[in-house]
Amino acid sequence: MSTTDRTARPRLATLVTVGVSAIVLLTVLSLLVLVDHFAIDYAEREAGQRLQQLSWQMRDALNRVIQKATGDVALLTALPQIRDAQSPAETRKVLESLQKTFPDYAWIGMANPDGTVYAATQGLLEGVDVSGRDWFKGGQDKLYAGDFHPAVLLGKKLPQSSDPWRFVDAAGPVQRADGSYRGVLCVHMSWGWARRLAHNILAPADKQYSADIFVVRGDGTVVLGPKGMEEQKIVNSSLALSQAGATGSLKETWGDERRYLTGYSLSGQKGDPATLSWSVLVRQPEDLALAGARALERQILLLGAVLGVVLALAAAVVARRLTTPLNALSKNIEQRLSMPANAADAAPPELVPVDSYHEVQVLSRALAELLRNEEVHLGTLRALNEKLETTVAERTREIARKALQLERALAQEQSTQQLLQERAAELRAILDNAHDAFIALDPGGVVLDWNRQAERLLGWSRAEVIGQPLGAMVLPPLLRRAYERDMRQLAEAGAGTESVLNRRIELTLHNREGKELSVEISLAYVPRSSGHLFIAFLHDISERRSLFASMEAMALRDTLTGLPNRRALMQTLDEALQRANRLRQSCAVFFLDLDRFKQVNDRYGHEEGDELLRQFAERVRQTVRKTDTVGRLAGDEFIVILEMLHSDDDAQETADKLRPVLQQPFVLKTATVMLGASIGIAIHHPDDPADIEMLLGRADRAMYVNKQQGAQQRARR
Ligand SMILES: Nc1nc2c(ncn2[C@@H]2O[C@H](COP(=O)(O)OP(=O)(O)OP(=O)(O)O)[C@@H](O)[C@H]2O)c(=O)[nH]1
Repeated sequence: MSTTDRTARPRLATLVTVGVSAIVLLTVLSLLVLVDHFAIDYAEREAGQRLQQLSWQMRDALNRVIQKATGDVALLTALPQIRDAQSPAETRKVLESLQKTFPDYAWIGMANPDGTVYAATQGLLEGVDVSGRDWFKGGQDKLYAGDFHPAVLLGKKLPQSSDPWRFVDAAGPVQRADGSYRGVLCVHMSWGWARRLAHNILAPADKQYSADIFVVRGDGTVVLGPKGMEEQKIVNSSLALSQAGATGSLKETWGDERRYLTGYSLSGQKGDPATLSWSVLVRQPEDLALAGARALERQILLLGAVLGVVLALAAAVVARRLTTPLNALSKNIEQRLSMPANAADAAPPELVPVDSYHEVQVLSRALAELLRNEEVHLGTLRALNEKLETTVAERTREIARKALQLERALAQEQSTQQLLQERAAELRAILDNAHDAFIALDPGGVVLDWNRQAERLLGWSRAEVIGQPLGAMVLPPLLRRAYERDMRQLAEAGAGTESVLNRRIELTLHNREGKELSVEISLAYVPRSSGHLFIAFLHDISERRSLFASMEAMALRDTLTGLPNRRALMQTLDEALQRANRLRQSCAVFFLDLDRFKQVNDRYGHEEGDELLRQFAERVRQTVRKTDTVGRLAGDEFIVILEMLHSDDDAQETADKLRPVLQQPFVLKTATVMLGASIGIAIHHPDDPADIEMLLGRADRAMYVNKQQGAQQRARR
């Protein structure tokens, strides 16, 4: 943290002073709010009640005066001097005596039923017609109170005064002793009494309250009020409320645009003509009514300001006392911090303890201890840092060396990778151009690779077979189970099994069209980290097989006659002997040798001899049963094998059937020749030893004997 930063922050002394001042300010403001809310509200209510009470006092006083006037009228009309008056003088006397009791009775008079004044105080208006006056009309039937009005007739007759004459009337009917109507008696009260009432009511508190009393007639005309407002009309809320019969107080603005608190009430009894309904309003300016509360508010504000200043000063002094030792402590620490870094080796000066109040002493000691510990830790940290830097330098060198190795290894890896890719491409080319079909399988027998030769051989394209199981596609159904079993065993045993791996196996497969193909398979196992492989090379051996079969057939055939040759005859004879023993039925062997065949060769040539041998073979084959075997043993020697003999005679019968057939002439190209053939018969019985040489030897010997006998017979002929 820079020095600028530190000085930019407010000081503790400032914070404490401002804090205390703010608390005092808040307290004063709160008090002002409370005063405004409660004290002024209270003062308002108090003033309202006071004004309301003044209004009531005035109302009651007015009621009492009107009541007294109507009471006096009732009293007069009951007097015999009035009821049965004999002369105006007598009546006048009674009236004047009443006038003396209440000076505000300005005029008292009695009118005849026709409205002419019969008698009156001081004889005023006697004989004058008052039948049109309200009091005369209202007072004919019952007691009547006449509202405030100016003097009409009496104004000029009464003595002049500073104020013009204003009256309130009280009137009532006068009845004779016999109950007949005599006239109306009326009292005119001058308005001065009302002014005195108001003055008396307000006088005790006038200085204190500066209140005004208003008596307002029903039409809104002020009949009693401050100078200048009398006989003026007013309109305000308190008037309306009082006219509605309500009583109370309120705050309102009057015609002079000032705010007043006003107490209001209504005099008289509604519907009673002997009373007068006047609104009695007592008003006081709001500022005067609330003057006390406002003064309290000002005092609190002043007191708060003084208290704030005093407390702020006190707080400043206390804060200064608190911060001085802290500043000293800070200065010590800053001095230590400002020591240059290279001076770390030299022992730094101890922190000077600050001798002040308890907390600062504790803080000072704690900081000194902290600094000592920091020195120790700094020393340890420096040592650790040096060690760490050494270690980091070593590690950096090590990392650089490893990075170099890694770079070389990566380069090597890249070149190996490239080599591998080239090798893979080469391999692909080799496989695609190989003469043999190449198939790679996973251990489950699913095709992983398939070269062009495999496409040509089996008919499926590479894309069609990748991912397909090979066995289901190319193996005949009978072989599939064996194939799947073998694949499982191979997958389990891997390279360890030698059953079919690395050997050539011949198999018959189906191509895509279902045609059988003979193939030679060489299967190899390739162990890999990512799933082992079986690779198979398939070579089409169909042609070789058919060639071999035809060669084998040729090896067993006599090329001249097409009959089985000696080798084939040996195999057939061996099988026949086995069958005879097994089926318990005899078989026979004929040994046939042409007689004098050599002479044909010698006379007609070797080719004619060959033709004769072919015709002879065909003639023998046609003569014996199809199930019998005819073969050429060598030269002009033929063998016939007869199986399933019922008896030895069956063989003799066949020989007898052959002899004449063979003696028939043979038509050759250049000549027709007649030859015979000597037949030697040897019979093999089921219990005889299965010795073909011995059996052939016996047949040969028998043939020889027969040939000799035939030669002798020909010589004798
Ligand atoms: N044309 C021809 N002659 C053959 C063939 N094989 C053997 N020969 C001849 O057949 C003759 C057989 O000899 P021999 O059995 O002594 O002659 P042979 O005249 O029948 O005598 P005998 O049996 O005693 O009557 C020989 O002259 C052979 O050269 C052959 O394939 N074709």
